[in-house]
Amino acid sequence: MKSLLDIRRDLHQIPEFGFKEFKTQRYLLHYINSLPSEKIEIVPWETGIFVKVHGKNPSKTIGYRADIDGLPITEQTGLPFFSKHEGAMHACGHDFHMTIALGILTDIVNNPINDNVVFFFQPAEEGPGGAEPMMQEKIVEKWKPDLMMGLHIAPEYPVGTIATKPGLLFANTSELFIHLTGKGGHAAYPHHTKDMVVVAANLITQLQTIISRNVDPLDSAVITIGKMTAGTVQNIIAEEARLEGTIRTLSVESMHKVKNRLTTLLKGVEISYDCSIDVDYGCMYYEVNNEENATRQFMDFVEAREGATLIECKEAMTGEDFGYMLKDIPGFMFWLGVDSPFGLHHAKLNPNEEAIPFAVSLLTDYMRRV
Ligand SMILES: CC(=O)N[C@@H](CCC[C@H](N)C(=O)O)C(=O)O
Repeated sequence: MKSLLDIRRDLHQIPEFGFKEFKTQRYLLHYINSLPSEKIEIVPWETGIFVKVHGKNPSKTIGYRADIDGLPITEQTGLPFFSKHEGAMHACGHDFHMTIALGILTDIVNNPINDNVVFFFQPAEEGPGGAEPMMQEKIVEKWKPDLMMGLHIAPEYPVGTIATKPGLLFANTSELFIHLTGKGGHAAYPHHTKDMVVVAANLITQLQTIISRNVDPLDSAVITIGKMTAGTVQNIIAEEARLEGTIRTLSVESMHKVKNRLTTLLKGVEISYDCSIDVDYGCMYYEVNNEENATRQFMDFVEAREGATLIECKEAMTGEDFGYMLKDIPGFMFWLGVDSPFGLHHAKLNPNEEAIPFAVSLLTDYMRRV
């Protein structure tokens, strides 16, 4: 049987995008099918998998979620087990998330615990979102967990650290795609054109005024434009431009306010620059809201554990479709320290693998105790 280290390195080499995690699903199924089968039920779903491990004497069912997709980033870690899929990388730690889930699964199959555990190997966390449709599957009603748990790696904390808080942990998110169209033309005749490069540049600056002048400074929101494309060559004034980004807010109400203001700004830009603008909000994630009692119970467990450091952290503007699971089932998410100088979504992210056995042992002990 493969070690967890080998598994992590295998998975690291085959990152795949949302709902295209075919090799990843095959790898996970192959491993899970190699475990003693009498205690396990396996139900593949799209490119993900539900796995139920029956407990010895169950009084409840614990749900454990691991996301499985990678990101469109060209890896620059220089690691010997770097991504073999060009332009794709596990730069958000989902290779760790899957490996830890397999570690817990193996442990509780070999040393059964009292309660049932249902694993959600979930596709497409980075987009378009696998958690919400996964929760709508009939099997979730049949195997419905009483408690839901999930983790995310945190490069900024040392190995051995768990950081979380009751209540809001992660933001509401919405993708943002803006397409601008207006008359282009010869670079030497700007007065005959509308120039979508100039309009897009102006719009980006206006978008930031929503954050600085429309959102209450004691609330908080983020608008990030991560990608901008426009034009064809250097001496043609662009007829089209496209902005791709994301909006983050601490409440659903703030998300509505930001979008309302955005709509007004876009109308203004259309009129003042004589162009047309289409906006598409892509996928939206509901906030991650940790249930008070379950989170406090977990935090007390971590605090009392030798070798573990608990941090009660602030909420973050990251998004997670795990929020949809916590909307239906009480539970919590937490950060797991992996100590990397490069952060999430960075081409040089290199999490410390010592966090894997630490997490597996902590979580199987917790599942035995909770
Ligand atoms: C933990 C994490 O990094 N999650 C992603 C979720 C992305 C949601 C969606 N594609 C968006 O950009 O709004 C994040 O970027 O926070």
